[in-house]
Amino acid sequence: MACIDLDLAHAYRPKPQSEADYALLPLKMRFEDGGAYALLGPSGCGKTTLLNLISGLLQPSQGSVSFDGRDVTAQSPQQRNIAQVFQFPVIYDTMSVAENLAFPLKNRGLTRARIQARVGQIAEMLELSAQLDQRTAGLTADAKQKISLGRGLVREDVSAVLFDEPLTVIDPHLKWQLRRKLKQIHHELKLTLIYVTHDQVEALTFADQTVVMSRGRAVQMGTAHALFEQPQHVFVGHFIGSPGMNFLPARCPQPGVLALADQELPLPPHAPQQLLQAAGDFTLGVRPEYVRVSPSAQPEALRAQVLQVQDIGTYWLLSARAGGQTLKVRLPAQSQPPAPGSAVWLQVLGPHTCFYGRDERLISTAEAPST
Ligand SMILES: Nc1ncnc2c1ncn2[C@@H]1O[C@H](COP(=O)(O)OP(=O)(O)OP(=O)(O)O)[C@@H](O)[C@H]1O
Repeated sequence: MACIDLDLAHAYRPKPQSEADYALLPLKMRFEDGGAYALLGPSGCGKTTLLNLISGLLQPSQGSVSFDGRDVTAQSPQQRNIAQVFQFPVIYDTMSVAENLAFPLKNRGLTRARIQARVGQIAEMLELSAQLDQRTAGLTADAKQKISLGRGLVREDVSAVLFDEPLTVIDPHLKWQLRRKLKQIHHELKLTLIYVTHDQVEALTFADQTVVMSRGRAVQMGTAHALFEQPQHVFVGHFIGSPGMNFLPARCPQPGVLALADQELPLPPHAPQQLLQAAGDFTLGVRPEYVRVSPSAQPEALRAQVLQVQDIGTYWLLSARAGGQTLKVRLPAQSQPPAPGSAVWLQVLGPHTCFYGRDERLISTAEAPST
């Protein structure tokens, strides 16, 4: 296993001039030895480019890749000792399941006994033991992709195992099982795993640390909890969660007063310093889970009108309009939601509320280091 350090940028076109010319903007990032990571973001944000730079399938147009402090930028995936699992199965149809799993080990010259033991272990983990002697040709796409996963995980001496959307071809109900399985396998094998996906549930259930990417930029690396509770960038607030965070343009017209959605509220005591100093416009972010709804007037709440109430099964999703802004609110399934058209008061200020200036999170006075 290796600790992987990136200090690079990548443009597919020569002589990049503007940010738009880069597939990956300059980034510094460390993947710790034995960690489980996900690269998460929408299509075209640069996930595969980043994965290919780590593996050595691609050379960065600037900067370097280091494994355990050693510069490997010029090395191939073989030299870097990387295992990769792709979207679609990469297996030998003429071989049995066991032969496919054993293949990467035979290439490394391991003894027969050692190969048998490891193949048995991986097959058991992936619930392939009963099919070990079967030829792979007639197997389902699900089973073939499980073998691909097994081939990626079978070697103990790899620097890292990289997965590029490996569950795309997997049936939805099996996907859920395999995600949990991969997490368990990571726990048992302690390999460094890096997993590309555009699915937040997949990323957050698999990884200890998720890197959220947007337009060639790695905007935040963090645990599921950190990405949910303290999105460092508005994109993270918007992309993580279902639905994503509510954002409201806001400003402080005078000290201690917060103006948003055409209304004025008292500024909370732990608001960021920039707000206390009433410095410019900013954005308030609050997750639909943390907005409190009241049917009667509340002094520190926004007056709003209910637009729509949807029954999502496990919760009610309420849309409400306040001063030209639409907010989403999640209410417990067992609660009685207000009727569309009725007036409500929305409590948007609380310990989970975030503030943003130029899309970046402003640190609250409670978090700021004391000087
Ligand atoms: N070989 C290439 N040549 C030129 N541009 C490329 C090449 N590969 C990717 N790009 C561009 O680089 C940007 C990032 O692409 P990349 O495939 O890394 O994104 P992604 O997040 O993995 O997307 P997806 O989820 O759709 O695979 C995109 O704008 C893409 O068009």
